[in-house]
Amino acid sequence: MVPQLVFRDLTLGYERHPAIHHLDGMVERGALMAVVGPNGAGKSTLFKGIVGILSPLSGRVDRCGLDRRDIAYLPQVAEIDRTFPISVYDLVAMGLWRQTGLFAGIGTRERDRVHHALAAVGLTGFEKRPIGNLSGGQLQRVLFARLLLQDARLIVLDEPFNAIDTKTADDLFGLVRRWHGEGRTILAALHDIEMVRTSFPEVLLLAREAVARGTPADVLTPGNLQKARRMCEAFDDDAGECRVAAE
Ligand SMILES: Nc1ncnc2c1ncn2[C@@H]1O[C@H](COP(=O)(O)OP(=O)(O)OP(=O)(O)O)[C@@H](O)[C@H]1O
Repeated sequence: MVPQLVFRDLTLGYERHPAIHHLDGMVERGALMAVVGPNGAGKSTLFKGIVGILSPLSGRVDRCGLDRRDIAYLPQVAEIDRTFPISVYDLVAMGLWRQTGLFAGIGTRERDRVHHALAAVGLTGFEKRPIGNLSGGQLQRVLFARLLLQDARLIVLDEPFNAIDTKTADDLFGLVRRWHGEGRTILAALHDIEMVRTSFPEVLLLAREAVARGTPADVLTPGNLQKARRMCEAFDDDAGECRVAAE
Protein backbone atom coordinates (compact mmCIF):
# COMPACT_ATOMS: atom_id res chain seq x y z
CA MET A 1 0.00 0.00 0.00
CA VAL A 2 1.60 3.29 -1.12
CA PRO A 3 0.32 6.38 0.69
CA GLN A 4 -0.57 9.53 -1.22
CA LEU A 5 -1.82 11.55 1.74
CA VAL A 6 -1.19 11.07 5.43
CA PHE A 7 -3.08 13.02 8.09
CA ARG A 8 -1.15 13.33 11.33
CA ASP A 9 -3.22 14.57 14.25
CA LEU A 10 -4.61 17.16 11.84
CA THR A 11 -6.70 20.02 13.21
CA LEU A 12 -8.06 22.58 10.76
CA GLY A 13 -10.22 25.59 11.44
CA TYR A 14 -10.91 29.26 11.15
CA GLU A 15 -9.70 32.04 13.42
CA ARG A 16 -8.38 29.47 15.89
CA HIS A 17 -11.77 27.67 16.08
CA PRO A 18 -11.31 24.07 14.93
CA ALA A 19 -13.65 22.69 12.29
CA ILE A 20 -11.86 19.33 11.92
CA HIS A 21 -10.33 17.76 14.98
CA HIS A 22 -7.30 15.51 15.38
CA LEU A 23 -7.64 13.56 12.18
CA ASP A 24 -5.27 10.67 11.64
CA GLY A 25 -5.17 8.34 8.67
CA MET A 26 -3.96 7.73 5.21
CA VAL A 27 -5.24 7.85 1.64
CA GLU A 28 -3.67 5.28 -0.62
CA ARG A 29 -2.19 6.28 -3.97
CA GLY A 30 -4.76 5.56 -6.67
CA ALA A 31 -7.68 5.57 -4.21
CA LEU A 32 -11.18 6.62 -5.22
CA MET A 33 -12.59 7.85 -1.95
CA ALA A 34 -15.87 9.57 -1.15
CA VAL A 35 -16.00 11.92 1.82
CA VAL A 36 -19.48 12.18 3.30
CA GLY A 37 -21.05 13.80 6.33
CA PRO A 38 -23.84 16.19 7.29
CA ASN A 39 -23.75 19.90 6.42
CA GLY A 40 -20.96 21.51 8.39
CA ALA A 41 -19.16 18.19 8.98
CA GLY A 42 -15.92 19.70 7.74
CA LYS A 43 -15.63 18.15 4.27
CA SER A 44 -14.75 21.40 2.48
CA THR A 45 -12.43 22.37 5.32
CA LEU A 46 -10.57 19.07 5.02
CA PHE A 47 -10.24 19.54 1.26
CA LYS A 48 -8.89 23.07 1.71
CA GLY A 49 -6.33 21.66 4.11
CA ILE A 50 -5.36 18.93 1.66
CA VAL A 51 -4.84 21.31 -1.24
CA GLY A 52 -3.01 23.81 0.96
CA ILE A 53 -5.48 26.72 0.90
CA LEU A 54 -5.90 26.38 4.66
CA SER A 55 -2.95 25.82 7.00
CA PRO A 56 -3.40 23.42 9.90
CA LEU A 57 -4.04 24.84 13.37
CA SER A 58 -2.03 21.85 14.51
CA GLY A 59 -0.81 18.56 13.13
CA ARG A 60 -0.05 18.18 9.44
CA VAL A 61 -0.98 16.83 6.04
CA ASP A 62 1.82 14.86 4.44
CA ARG A 63 1.34 14.93 0.66
CA CYS A 64 3.99 12.27 0.16
CA GLY A 65 6.15 14.21 -2.26
CA LEU A 66 3.36 15.77 -4.33
CA ASP A 67 3.98 19.29 -5.50
CA ARG A 68 1.07 21.75 -5.23
CA ARG A 69 0.94 21.69 -9.03
CA ASP A 70 0.26 17.94 -8.93
CA ILE A 71 -3.01 18.64 -7.14
CA ALA A 72 -6.21 19.69 -8.91
CA TYR A 73 -9.06 21.11 -6.87
CA LEU A 74 -12.67 21.63 -7.83
CA PRO A 75 -14.26 23.97 -5.28
CA GLN A 76 -17.99 24.03 -4.64
CA VAL A 77 -19.73 25.86 -7.47
CA ALA A 78 -21.07 28.37 -4.92
CA GLU A 79 -17.49 29.51 -4.32
CA ILE A 80 -16.93 30.43 -7.95
CA ASP A 81 -17.43 34.05 -8.89
CA ARG A 82 -19.54 33.79 -12.00
CA THR A 83 -19.48 37.53 -12.54
CA PHE A 84 -15.76 37.30 -13.29
CA PRO A 85 -15.41 38.31 -16.96
CA ILE A 86 -13.76 35.24 -18.43
CA SER A 87 -14.73 33.09 -21.39
CA VAL A 88 -15.20 29.32 -21.33
CA TYR A 89 -12.09 28.90 -23.49
CA ASP A 90 -9.88 30.99 -21.20
CA LEU A 91 -11.14 29.29 -18.05
CA VAL A 92 -10.41 25.85 -19.48
CA ALA A 93 -7.01 26.99 -20.79
CA MET A 94 -6.08 27.88 -17.20
CA GLY A 95 -5.74 24.12 -16.70
CA LEU A 96 -2.57 24.32 -18.81
CA TRP A 97 -0.72 26.68 -16.47
CA ARG A 98 1.14 23.82 -14.90
CA GLN A 99 2.69 22.92 -18.25
CA THR A 100 2.95 26.33 -19.93
CA GLY A 101 3.58 28.65 -16.97
CA LEU A 102 1.48 31.71 -16.30
CA PHE A 103 2.77 34.01 -18.97
CA ALA A 104 3.76 31.66 -21.76
CA GLY A 105 1.78 31.88 -24.97
CA ILE A 106 -0.57 29.13 -26.04
CA GLY A 107 0.41 27.41 -29.28
CA THR A 108 -1.53 25.24 -31.71
CA ARG A 109 -0.92 22.09 -29.68
CA GLU A 110 -2.30 23.69 -26.52
CA ARG A 111 -5.27 25.14 -28.39
CA ASP A 112 -6.08 21.65 -29.68
CA ARG A 113 -5.91 20.29 -26.15
CA VAL A 114 -8.40 22.92 -24.95
CA HIS A 115 -10.77 22.03 -27.79
CA HIS A 116 -10.41 18.33 -27.04
CA ALA A 117 -11.14 18.90 -23.37
CA LEU A 118 -14.26 20.89 -24.24
CA ALA A 119 -15.36 18.16 -26.66
CA ALA A 120 -14.82 15.54 -23.93
CA VAL A 121 -17.34 17.33 -21.70
CA GLY A 122 -19.78 17.97 -24.57
CA LEU A 123 -19.24 21.72 -24.85
CA THR A 124 -17.83 22.19 -28.33
CA GLY A 125 -19.08 25.56 -29.59
CA PHE A 126 -19.18 27.16 -26.13
CA GLU A 127 -15.63 28.57 -26.34
CA LYS A 128 -16.56 32.27 -26.49
CA ARG A 129 -19.38 32.20 -23.98
CA PRO A 130 -18.74 34.20 -20.78
CA ILE A 131 -18.98 31.85 -17.80
CA GLY A 132 -21.71 34.07 -16.33
CA ASN A 133 -24.06 32.91 -19.12
CA LEU A 134 -23.77 29.21 -18.39
CA SER A 135 -26.21 26.97 -16.57
CA GLY A 136 -24.97 25.28 -13.39
CA GLY A 137 -24.45 21.97 -15.20
CA GLN A 138 -22.62 23.64 -18.09
CA LEU A 139 -20.31 25.45 -15.69
CA GLN A 140 -19.54 22.17 -13.94
CA ARG A 141 -18.66 20.63 -17.32
CA VAL A 142 -16.32 23.56 -18.00
CA LEU A 143 -14.60 23.05 -14.65
CA PHE A 144 -14.14 19.34 -15.43
CA ALA A 145 -12.61 20.28 -18.80
CA ARG A 146 -10.10 22.42 -16.93
CA LEU A 147 -9.35 19.48 -14.61
CA LEU A 148 -8.75 17.30 -17.67
CA LEU A 149 -5.97 19.61 -18.78
CA GLN A 150 -4.39 19.83 -15.35
CA ASP A 151 -3.19 16.25 -15.57
CA ALA A 152 -2.90 16.09 -11.77
CA ARG A 153 -1.87 13.11 -9.62
CA LEU A 154 -4.34 14.05 -6.89
CA ILE A 155 -7.83 15.32 -7.77
CA VAL A 156 -10.01 16.81 -5.03
CA LEU A 157 -13.66 17.38 -5.94
CA ASP A 158 -15.94 19.29 -3.58
CA GLU A 159 -19.55 18.30 -4.28
CA PRO A 160 -18.95 17.87 -8.02
CA PHE A 161 -22.43 16.56 -8.81
CA ASN A 162 -24.61 18.89 -6.75
CA ALA A 163 -27.54 20.52 -8.49
CA ILE A 164 -26.85 18.99 -11.88
CA ASP A 165 -29.04 16.60 -13.85
CA THR A 166 -28.48 12.85 -13.94
CA LYS A 167 -27.11 12.87 -17.48
CA THR A 168 -24.47 15.48 -16.63
CA ALA A 169 -23.58 13.68 -13.39
CA ASP A 170 -23.21 10.39 -15.29
CA ASP A 171 -21.05 12.02 -17.97
CA LEU A 172 -18.79 13.70 -15.43
CA PHE A 173 -18.55 10.57 -13.31
CA GLY A 174 -17.31 8.84 -16.46
CA LEU A 175 -14.31 11.19 -16.34
CA VAL A 176 -13.76 10.38 -12.66
CA ARG A 177 -13.72 6.67 -13.54
CA ARG A 178 -11.23 7.37 -16.30
CA TRP A 179 -8.92 9.24 -13.91
CA HIS A 180 -9.20 6.41 -11.42
CA GLY A 181 -8.28 3.93 -14.16
CA GLU A 182 -5.20 6.04 -14.89
CA GLY A 183 -4.01 5.55 -11.32
CA ARG A 184 -4.75 9.06 -10.07
CA THR A 185 -5.91 9.56 -6.49
CA ILE A 186 -9.41 11.01 -6.23
CA LEU A 187 -11.29 12.41 -3.26
CA ALA A 188 -14.87 13.61 -3.70
CA ALA A 189 -17.23 15.17 -1.16
CA LEU A 190 -20.73 13.95 -1.84
CA HIS A 191 -24.21 14.13 -0.37
CA ASP A 192 -25.67 11.46 -2.65
CA ILE A 193 -25.27 8.39 -0.43
CA GLU A 194 -26.72 6.10 -3.10
CA MET A 195 -24.07 7.21 -5.58
CA VAL A 196 -21.38 6.51 -2.98
CA ARG A 197 -22.80 3.04 -2.33
CA THR A 198 -22.84 2.12 -5.99
CA SER A 199 -19.77 3.88 -7.36
CA PHE A 200 -17.09 4.35 -4.70
CA PRO A 201 -14.90 1.56 -3.31
CA GLU A 202 -14.01 3.55 -0.21
CA VAL A 203 -15.65 6.18 1.99
CA LEU A 204 -14.73 8.43 4.90
CA LEU A 205 -17.63 9.52 7.10
CA LEU A 206 -16.84 12.83 8.77
CA ALA A 207 -18.49 14.71 11.61
CA ARG A 208 -15.75 17.18 12.58
CA GLU A 209 -13.64 14.06 13.13
CA ALA A 210 -13.55 10.69 11.45
CA VAL A 211 -16.63 8.64 12.38
CA ALA A 212 -15.83 5.63 10.19
CA ARG A 213 -13.74 4.71 7.19
CA GLY A 214 -13.87 1.71 4.88
CA THR A 215 -16.18 0.24 2.29
CA PRO A 216 -19.60 1.88 1.80
CA ALA A 217 -21.29 -1.27 3.16
CA ASP A 218 -19.31 -1.06 6.40
CA VAL A 219 -19.40 2.71 6.84
CA LEU A 220 -22.80 3.85 5.60
CA THR A 221 -24.87 2.04 8.19
CA PRO A 222 -27.92 3.74 9.74
CA GLY A 223 -26.11 3.72 13.10
CA ASN A 224 -23.00 5.50 11.76
CA LEU A 225 -25.04 8.06 9.80
CA GLN A 226 -27.12 8.84 12.87
CA LYS A 227 -24.00 9.11 15.01
CA ALA A 228 -22.49 11.57 12.51
CA ARG A 229 -25.63 13.72 12.58
CA ARG A 230 -25.63 13.77 16.37
CA MET A 231 -21.93 14.65 16.53
CA CYS A 232 -22.37 17.57 14.13
CA GLU A 233 -25.38 18.89 16.01
CA ALA A 234 -23.49 18.72 19.31
CA PHE A 235 -20.35 20.42 18.01
CA ASP A 236 -19.58 23.81 19.50
CA ASP A 237 -18.39 26.13 16.71
CA ASP A 238 -16.94 28.56 19.25
CA ALA A 239 -14.77 25.93 20.89
CA GLY A 240 -11.14 26.86 21.22
CA GLU A 241 -8.25 24.95 19.80
CA CYS A 242 -7.55 21.50 21.26
CA ARG A 243 -10.68 21.39 23.38
CA VAL A 244 -10.91 17.67 22.66
CA ALA A 245 -7.30 17.05 23.59
CA ALA A 246 -7.76 18.89 26.87
CA GLU A 247 -10.79 16.87 27.97
N1 LIG B 1 -14.40 30.68 6.02
C1 LIG B 1 -14.90 30.22 7.16
N2 LIG B 1 -14.82 30.96 8.29
C2 LIG B 1 -15.30 30.51 9.46
N3 LIG B 1 -15.92 29.31 9.61
C3 LIG B 1 -16.04 28.54 8.51
C4 LIG B 1 -15.54 28.94 7.23
N4 LIG B 1 -15.81 27.96 6.33
C5 LIG B 1 -16.45 27.00 7.02
N5 LIG B 1 -16.58 27.33 8.32
C6 LIG B 1 -17.20 26.52 9.37
O1 LIG B 1 -16.50 25.29 9.48
C7 LIG B 1 -17.41 24.23 9.72
C8 LIG B 1 -17.22 23.15 8.66
O2 LIG B 1 -17.66 23.68 7.43
P1 LIG B 1 -17.39 22.96 6.04
O3 LIG B 1 -17.79 23.93 4.96
O4 LIG B 1 -16.03 22.42 6.03
O5 LIG B 1 -18.43 21.75 6.11
P2 LIG B 1 -18.98 20.81 4.95
O6 LIG B 1 -18.99 19.43 5.51
O7 LIG B 1 -18.23 21.04 3.71
O8 LIG B 1 -20.47 21.33 4.83
P3 LIG B 1 -21.51 21.32 3.56
O9 LIG B 1 -21.94 19.91 3.37
O10 LIG B 1 -22.63 22.19 4.09
O11 LIG B 1 -20.79 21.93 2.39
C9 LIG B 1 -18.82 24.83 9.73
O12 LIG B 1 -19.23 25.07 11.06
C10 LIG B 1 -18.63 26.14 9.01
O13 LIG B 1 -19.55 27.12 9.47
